[in-house]
Amino acid sequence: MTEQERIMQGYELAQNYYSKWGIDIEDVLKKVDEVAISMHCWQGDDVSGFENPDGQLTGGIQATGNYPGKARTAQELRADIDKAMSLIPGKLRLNLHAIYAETNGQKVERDELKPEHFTNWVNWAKAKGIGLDFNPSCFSHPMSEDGFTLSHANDEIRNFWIRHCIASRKIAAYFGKELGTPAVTNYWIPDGYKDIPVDRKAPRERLLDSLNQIFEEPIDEAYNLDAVESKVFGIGAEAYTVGSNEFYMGYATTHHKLLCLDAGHFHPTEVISDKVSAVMPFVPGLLLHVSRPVRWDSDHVVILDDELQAIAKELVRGGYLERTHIGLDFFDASINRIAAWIIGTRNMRKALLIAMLEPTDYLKELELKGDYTSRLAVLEEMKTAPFAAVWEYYLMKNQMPVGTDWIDEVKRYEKEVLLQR
Ligand SMILES: C[C@H](O)[C@H](O)[C@@H](O)C(=O)CO
Ligand SMILES: [Mn+2]
Repeated sequence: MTEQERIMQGYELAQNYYSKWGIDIEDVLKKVDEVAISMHCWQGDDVSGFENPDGQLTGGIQATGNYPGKARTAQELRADIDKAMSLIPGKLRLNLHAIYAETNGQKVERDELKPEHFTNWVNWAKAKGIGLDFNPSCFSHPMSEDGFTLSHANDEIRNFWIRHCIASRKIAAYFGKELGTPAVTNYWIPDGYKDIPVDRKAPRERLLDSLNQIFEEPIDEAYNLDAVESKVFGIGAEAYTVGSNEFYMGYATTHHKLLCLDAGHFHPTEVISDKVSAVMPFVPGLLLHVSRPVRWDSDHVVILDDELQAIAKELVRGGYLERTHIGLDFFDASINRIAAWIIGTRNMRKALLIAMLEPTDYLKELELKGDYTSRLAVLEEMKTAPFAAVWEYYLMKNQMPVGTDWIDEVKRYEKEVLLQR
């Protein structure tokens, strides 16, 4: 039996299995393929960027490991992203940070960044037919050295970061206009105190004022959508984070912004899957930073764990996909970076597929009837349903390597390209 015949046989058995639960797999495959996943550029170079690639990564985040071959230039990074994307099925976008500007060797301050510094990225995205998302970079810079940016007490420093965010928003609008799909611009700042502060109020008031200044100019939502990202703590800011969950939830609900939920930005027993339906009635939509915290916001590569599946199920069960922008946020420097993208991004889509292969209406009926016994039995049954056969068929249909067949191609690229750097 050929590999193709084996996959087809598995798929036919799976079709038979799922049809008994009233699920039309072909319909599911169309839907899952259309969900855009925004792949983050910063997995490719450990969040170094091109402004000061040898400088220290600050802002209380860390990419640990020294696997060889990281991208050092925009050309290398785009080539690596091309390689990763060629091995990942479904609709993709790319999420850029401001530190990935191309300035032709000229020093351009972050508050002076312009669309022209991103034309290569836009041309590249156009050629690929994908959208771009964006982030001001409020870290790894002398002006963020003491851990404060948009909430800084010194107006000169705070205004610098406000100008940087305004410049970033304009760059994002340019992406949206050029590419015909709105860019999601996400605002995350590291601001906080290592030790217990006396004044928790003033930095938050300053952050509120900064955000209001940044968003003062209306931008067509066809070009740009703003999102705000909270965090519980960062390294060196363990006691107090200015942009906490309550702060940004309040801001997003009252100022009509997307709320960004990063899976690693809450207390270890809190999960963002439970937050989706809690915040959706109050915000225009969500940006997700799908990540994997291991004891802290470690940004490990996303695996197909319970929480990833729970996130996907919440989006599908609640009908929230249209109002949710799925972004990834992990950076592991201890393994092949292209493999990290492939594993994490494939897992996100696989989790969406599993979620769509669930008899949700039937489960909801059981729940409403109070038949919790059957609800549990069906949920357990679904854990061993033949979704792997559907996934294999989906990959084959999209001319993608099935299973771990992509590893050979990544190893070849590592040998011929990454290890030559
Ligand atoms: C580099 C990212 O923007 C950053 O990881 C941010 O989104 C974050 O999650 C910080 O912990
Ligand atoms: Mn994040």
